Amino acid sequence: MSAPESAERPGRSPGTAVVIPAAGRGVRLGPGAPKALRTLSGVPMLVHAVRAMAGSRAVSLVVVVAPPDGVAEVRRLLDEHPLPGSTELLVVAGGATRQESVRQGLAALPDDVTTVLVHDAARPLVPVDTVDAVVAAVHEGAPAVVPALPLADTVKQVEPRTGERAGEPEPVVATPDRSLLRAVQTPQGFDRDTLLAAHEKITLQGEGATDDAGMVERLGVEVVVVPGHEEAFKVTRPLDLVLAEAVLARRRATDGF
Ligand SMILES: Nc1ccn([C@@H]2O[C@H](COP(=O)(O)OP(=O)(O)OP(=O)(O)O)[C@@H](O)[C@H]2O)c(=O)n1
Ligand SMILES: C[C@](O)(CO)[C@H](O)COP(=O)(O)O
Repeated sequence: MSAPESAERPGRSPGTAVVIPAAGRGVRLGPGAPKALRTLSGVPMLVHAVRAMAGSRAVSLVVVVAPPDGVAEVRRLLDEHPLPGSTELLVVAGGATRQESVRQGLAALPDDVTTVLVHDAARPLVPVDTVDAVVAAVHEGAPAVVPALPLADTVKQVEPRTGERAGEPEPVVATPDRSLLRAVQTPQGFDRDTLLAAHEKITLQGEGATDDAGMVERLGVEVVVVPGHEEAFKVTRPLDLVLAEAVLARRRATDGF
Protein backbone atom coordinates (compact mmCIF):
# COMPACT_ATOMS: atom_id res chain seq x y z
CA MET A 1 0.00 0.00 0.00
CA SER A 2 1.39 3.43 -0.84
CA ALA A 3 2.03 6.04 1.89
CA PRO A 4 -0.67 8.70 2.29
CA GLU A 5 0.16 12.08 0.73
CA SER A 6 0.32 15.10 3.04
CA ALA A 7 -1.20 18.44 2.03
CA GLU A 8 2.19 20.21 2.19
CA ARG A 9 4.54 17.70 0.55
CA PRO A 10 4.42 16.14 -2.91
CA GLY A 11 3.79 12.37 -2.55
CA ARG A 12 6.56 9.79 -3.13
CA SER A 13 6.26 8.73 -6.75
CA PRO A 14 8.30 6.22 -8.76
CA GLY A 15 8.98 8.91 -11.34
CA THR A 16 11.21 11.26 -9.33
CA ALA A 17 14.93 10.57 -8.93
CA VAL A 18 17.95 12.56 -7.73
CA VAL A 19 21.46 12.48 -9.20
CA ILE A 20 24.11 13.54 -6.67
CA PRO A 21 27.48 14.33 -8.30
CA ALA A 22 30.03 13.53 -5.57
CA ALA A 23 33.13 12.78 -7.62
CA GLY A 24 34.98 16.07 -7.07
CA ARG A 25 38.25 16.39 -5.13
CA GLY A 26 37.43 19.56 -3.20
CA VAL A 27 40.63 21.37 -4.16
CA ARG A 28 39.38 24.68 -2.71
CA LEU A 29 38.74 22.98 0.64
CA GLY A 30 42.42 22.06 0.90
CA PRO A 31 44.28 18.76 1.33
CA GLY A 32 42.42 15.70 2.60
CA ALA A 33 39.89 13.10 1.53
CA PRO A 34 37.59 13.80 -1.45
CA LYS A 35 35.21 16.55 -0.29
CA ALA A 36 32.04 14.43 -0.26
CA LEU A 37 33.67 11.96 2.13
CA ARG A 38 34.79 14.56 4.67
CA THR A 39 32.74 14.53 7.83
CA LEU A 40 30.39 17.06 9.40
CA SER A 41 29.53 16.19 13.00
CA GLY A 42 31.07 12.77 12.39
CA VAL A 43 28.94 11.92 9.35
CA PRO A 44 30.25 12.11 5.74
CA MET A 45 29.02 15.17 3.85
CA LEU A 46 27.61 12.87 1.16
CA VAL A 47 25.47 11.02 3.72
CA HIS A 48 24.00 14.35 4.88
CA ALA A 49 23.21 15.21 1.25
CA VAL A 50 21.62 11.82 0.52
CA ARG A 51 19.51 12.06 3.68
CA ALA A 52 18.39 15.57 2.70
CA MET A 53 17.17 14.29 -0.67
CA ALA A 54 15.57 11.11 0.67
CA GLY A 55 13.75 13.28 3.22
CA SER A 56 11.51 14.47 0.41
CA ARG A 57 8.55 12.14 0.03
CA ALA A 58 8.64 12.76 -3.70
CA VAL A 59 12.04 11.11 -4.15
CA SER A 60 12.09 7.36 -4.80
CA LEU A 61 15.64 6.91 -6.14
CA VAL A 62 19.00 8.54 -5.39
CA VAL A 63 21.92 7.96 -7.78
CA VAL A 64 25.25 8.88 -6.19
CA VAL A 65 28.12 9.58 -8.58
CA ALA A 66 31.35 8.62 -6.82
CA PRO A 67 35.02 9.25 -7.64
CA PRO A 68 35.96 6.58 -10.25
CA ASP A 69 38.40 4.94 -7.81
CA GLY A 70 36.00 5.26 -4.87
CA VAL A 71 32.80 3.48 -5.90
CA ALA A 72 33.24 0.57 -3.48
CA GLU A 73 34.19 2.87 -0.60
CA VAL A 74 31.17 5.12 -1.21
CA ARG A 75 28.85 2.11 -1.43
CA ARG A 76 30.24 0.83 1.89
CA LEU A 77 29.82 4.23 3.57
CA LEU A 78 26.23 4.52 2.42
CA ASP A 79 25.49 0.97 3.58
CA GLU A 80 26.86 1.95 7.00
CA HIS A 81 24.35 4.83 7.12
CA PRO A 82 21.11 3.25 5.88
CA LEU A 83 18.20 5.47 4.92
CA PRO A 84 14.88 5.22 6.72
CA GLY A 85 12.00 4.40 4.37
CA SER A 86 12.06 2.93 0.91
CA THR A 87 14.32 5.24 -1.12
CA GLU A 88 16.47 3.19 -3.51
CA LEU A 89 20.18 4.00 -3.75
CA LEU A 90 22.58 3.41 -6.68
CA VAL A 91 26.29 4.27 -6.83
CA VAL A 92 28.02 4.82 -10.17
CA ALA A 93 31.46 6.08 -11.19
CA GLY A 94 31.90 9.75 -12.10
CA GLY A 95 34.13 11.61 -14.53
CA ALA A 96 36.70 14.38 -14.78
CA THR A 97 34.18 17.26 -14.67
CA ARG A 98 30.90 17.88 -12.83
CA GLN A 99 29.11 17.83 -16.19
CA GLU A 100 30.57 14.41 -17.02
CA SER A 101 29.71 13.07 -13.58
CA VAL A 102 26.08 14.20 -13.92
CA ARG A 103 25.96 12.53 -17.33
CA GLN A 104 27.10 9.21 -15.79
CA GLY A 105 24.35 9.54 -13.19
CA LEU A 106 21.71 10.25 -15.83
CA ALA A 107 22.79 7.14 -17.75
CA ALA A 108 21.92 4.99 -14.70
CA LEU A 109 18.30 6.19 -14.42
CA PRO A 110 15.57 3.60 -15.04
CA ASP A 111 13.04 4.24 -17.82
CA ASP A 112 10.13 5.12 -15.48
CA VAL A 113 11.85 8.26 -14.14
CA THR A 114 10.21 11.40 -15.50
CA THR A 115 11.50 14.08 -13.09
CA VAL A 116 15.21 14.44 -12.27
CA LEU A 117 16.82 16.55 -9.57
CA VAL A 118 20.56 17.22 -9.66
CA HIS A 119 22.04 18.02 -6.26
CA ASP A 120 25.65 18.76 -5.22
CA ALA A 121 27.04 16.49 -2.50
CA ALA A 122 28.72 19.72 -1.45
CA ARG A 123 25.34 21.19 -0.34
CA PRO A 124 24.69 18.78 2.53
CA LEU A 125 22.30 20.90 4.59
CA VAL A 126 19.59 21.88 2.10
CA PRO A 127 16.21 21.84 3.91
CA VAL A 128 13.55 19.43 2.66
CA ASP A 129 11.14 22.31 2.02
CA THR A 130 13.52 23.61 -0.66
CA VAL A 131 13.70 20.17 -2.28
CA ASP A 132 9.92 19.92 -2.22
CA ALA A 133 9.49 23.39 -3.73
CA VAL A 134 11.69 22.42 -6.68
CA VAL A 135 9.88 19.11 -7.20
CA ALA A 136 6.49 20.80 -6.99
CA ALA A 137 7.42 23.38 -9.64
CA VAL A 138 8.56 20.64 -12.05
CA HIS A 139 5.45 18.57 -11.37
CA GLU A 140 3.37 21.67 -12.10
CA GLY A 141 4.89 21.83 -15.58
CA ALA A 142 8.13 23.82 -15.50
CA PRO A 143 10.79 21.98 -17.56
CA ALA A 144 13.67 23.39 -15.50
CA VAL A 145 13.67 24.86 -11.97
CA VAL A 146 16.49 26.33 -9.87
CA PRO A 147 16.44 27.44 -6.23
CA ALA A 148 18.18 30.78 -5.83
CA LEU A 149 18.74 33.70 -3.47
CA PRO A 150 19.20 37.44 -4.01
CA LEU A 151 22.82 38.60 -3.71
CA ALA A 152 24.11 40.12 -0.49
CA ASP A 153 27.15 41.72 -2.14
CA THR A 154 27.46 44.20 -4.96
CA VAL A 155 28.97 42.40 -7.97
CA LYS A 156 31.55 43.82 -10.40
CA GLN A 157 32.45 42.54 -13.83
CA VAL A 158 36.23 42.81 -14.31
CA GLU A 159 38.81 42.34 -16.98
CA PRO A 160 40.73 39.38 -15.53
CA ARG A 161 44.52 39.61 -15.37
CA THR A 162 46.09 36.28 -16.29
CA GLY A 163 49.47 34.90 -17.39
CA GLU A 164 52.29 37.38 -16.85
CA ARG A 165 49.80 39.98 -15.57
CA ALA A 166 48.26 37.68 -12.92
CA GLY A 167 48.14 39.41 -9.54
CA GLU A 168 47.86 42.94 -11.00
CA PRO A 169 44.77 44.96 -9.99
CA GLU A 170 41.89 44.04 -12.33
CA PRO A 171 40.02 46.92 -14.02
CA VAL A 172 36.27 47.02 -13.38
CA VAL A 173 34.27 47.09 -16.60
CA ALA A 174 30.69 47.05 -15.26
CA THR A 175 28.48 46.90 -12.17
CA PRO A 176 25.44 44.75 -13.04
CA ASP A 177 22.11 45.73 -11.48
CA ARG A 178 22.10 43.50 -8.39
CA SER A 179 18.31 43.40 -8.22
CA LEU A 180 18.32 41.40 -11.48
CA LEU A 181 20.82 38.79 -10.23
CA ARG A 182 20.34 35.58 -8.19
CA ALA A 183 22.84 33.18 -6.64
CA VAL A 184 21.82 29.73 -7.79
CA GLN A 185 21.81 26.60 -5.62
CA THR A 186 20.86 22.96 -5.94
CA PRO A 187 18.85 20.76 -6.15
CA GLN A 188 17.95 21.87 -9.65
CA GLY A 189 14.90 20.08 -11.02
CA PHE A 190 14.10 19.02 -14.57
CA ASP A 191 11.73 17.23 -16.80
CA ARG A 192 13.90 14.20 -17.66
CA ASP A 193 13.73 14.57 -21.44
CA THR A 194 14.72 18.24 -21.24
CA LEU A 195 17.78 17.49 -19.10
CA LEU A 196 18.83 14.56 -21.29
CA ALA A 197 18.54 16.72 -24.40
CA ALA A 198 20.66 19.41 -22.75
CA HIS A 199 23.37 16.93 -21.80
CA GLU A 200 23.32 15.32 -25.26
CA LYS A 201 23.34 18.52 -27.33
CA ILE A 202 25.26 20.96 -25.16
CA THR A 203 27.98 18.45 -24.31
CA LEU A 204 28.95 18.57 -27.97
CA GLN A 205 29.77 22.24 -27.44
CA GLY A 206 32.26 21.53 -24.63
CA GLU A 207 32.39 21.08 -20.87
CA GLY A 208 32.01 24.75 -19.92
CA ALA A 209 28.66 24.74 -18.08
CA THR A 210 28.92 25.22 -14.31
CA ASP A 211 25.35 24.10 -13.65
CA ASP A 212 22.75 21.94 -15.35
CA ALA A 213 20.20 24.71 -15.75
CA GLY A 214 22.80 26.66 -17.74
CA MET A 215 22.87 23.83 -20.26
CA VAL A 216 19.06 23.87 -20.53
CA GLU A 217 19.18 27.65 -21.08
CA ARG A 218 21.55 27.06 -24.00
CA LEU A 219 18.89 24.78 -25.52
CA GLY A 220 16.55 27.78 -25.53
CA VAL A 221 14.21 26.24 -22.94
CA GLU A 222 12.89 28.47 -20.13
CA VAL A 223 14.39 27.98 -16.66
CA VAL A 224 12.49 29.36 -13.65
CA VAL A 225 13.64 30.27 -10.14
CA VAL A 226 12.04 29.31 -6.82
CA PRO A 227 13.26 30.62 -3.45
CA GLY A 228 16.45 28.97 -2.26
CA HIS A 229 17.62 28.75 1.36
CA GLU A 230 20.65 30.11 3.25
CA GLU A 231 21.35 26.62 4.64
CA ALA A 232 21.63 25.20 1.12
CA PHE A 233 25.04 26.90 0.80
CA LYS A 234 27.87 25.01 -0.92
CA VAL A 235 30.77 23.78 1.19
CA THR A 236 33.61 25.11 -0.95
CA ARG A 237 36.28 26.67 1.31
CA PRO A 238 37.47 25.83 4.85
CA LEU A 239 35.27 28.51 6.49
CA ASP A 240 32.19 26.79 5.04
CA LEU A 241 32.96 23.76 7.23
CA VAL A 242 32.76 26.00 10.31
CA LEU A 243 29.39 27.36 9.17
CA ALA A 244 28.08 23.85 8.42
CA GLU A 245 29.05 22.61 11.90
CA ALA A 246 27.32 25.65 13.43
CA VAL A 247 24.13 24.96 11.47
CA LEU A 248 24.16 21.30 12.59
CA ALA A 249 24.73 22.34 16.21
CA ARG A 250 21.78 24.71 16.03
CA ARG A 251 19.60 22.00 14.50
CA ARG A 252 20.59 19.59 17.29
CA ALA A 253 19.74 22.22 19.89
CA THR A 254 16.40 23.20 18.37
CA ASP A 255 15.15 20.03 16.65
CA GLY A 256 17.03 17.37 18.64
CA PHE A 257 18.90 15.97 15.60
N1 LIG B 1 34.58 15.76 -11.63
C1 LIG B 1 33.66 16.17 -10.77
C2 LIG B 1 33.75 17.46 -10.16
C3 LIG B 1 32.77 17.82 -9.25
N2 LIG B 1 31.78 16.96 -8.93
C4 LIG B 1 30.79 17.32 -7.91
O1 LIG B 1 30.12 18.52 -8.24
C5 LIG B 1 29.68 19.16 -7.03
C6 LIG B 1 29.95 20.67 -7.06
O2 LIG B 1 31.30 20.87 -7.34
P1 LIG B 1 32.33 21.63 -6.39
O3 LIG B 1 31.74 22.16 -5.20
O4 LIG B 1 33.08 22.56 -7.27
O5 LIG B 1 33.24 20.40 -5.91
P2 LIG B 1 34.72 20.08 -6.30
O6 LIG B 1 34.91 20.01 -7.78
O7 LIG B 1 35.01 18.86 -5.52
O8 LIG B 1 35.50 21.35 -5.66
P3 LIG B 1 36.82 22.06 -6.17
O9 LIG B 1 36.44 22.80 -7.42
O10 LIG B 1 37.19 22.95 -5.04
O11 LIG B 1 37.84 20.96 -6.42
C7 LIG B 1 30.37 18.44 -5.86
O12 LIG B 1 29.40 17.69 -5.16
C8 LIG B 1 31.40 17.59 -6.54
O13 LIG B 1 31.69 16.36 -5.87
C9 LIG B 1 31.72 15.70 -9.54
O14 LIG B 1 30.82 14.92 -9.24
N3 LIG B 1 32.66 15.34 -10.46
C1 LIG C 1 25.81 23.82 -9.52
C2 LIG C 1 26.24 24.94 -8.62
O1 LIG C 1 26.32 24.50 -7.28
C3 LIG C 1 25.17 26.03 -8.68
O2 LIG C 1 25.55 27.09 -7.88
C4 LIG C 1 27.57 25.52 -9.00
O3 LIG C 1 27.49 26.08 -10.28
C5 LIG C 1 28.71 24.52 -8.94
O4 LIG C 1 29.90 25.19 -9.23
P1 LIG C 1 31.31 24.59 -8.82
O5 LIG C 1 32.32 25.58 -9.29
O6 LIG C 1 31.40 23.27 -9.55
O7 LIG C 1 31.30 24.47 -7.35
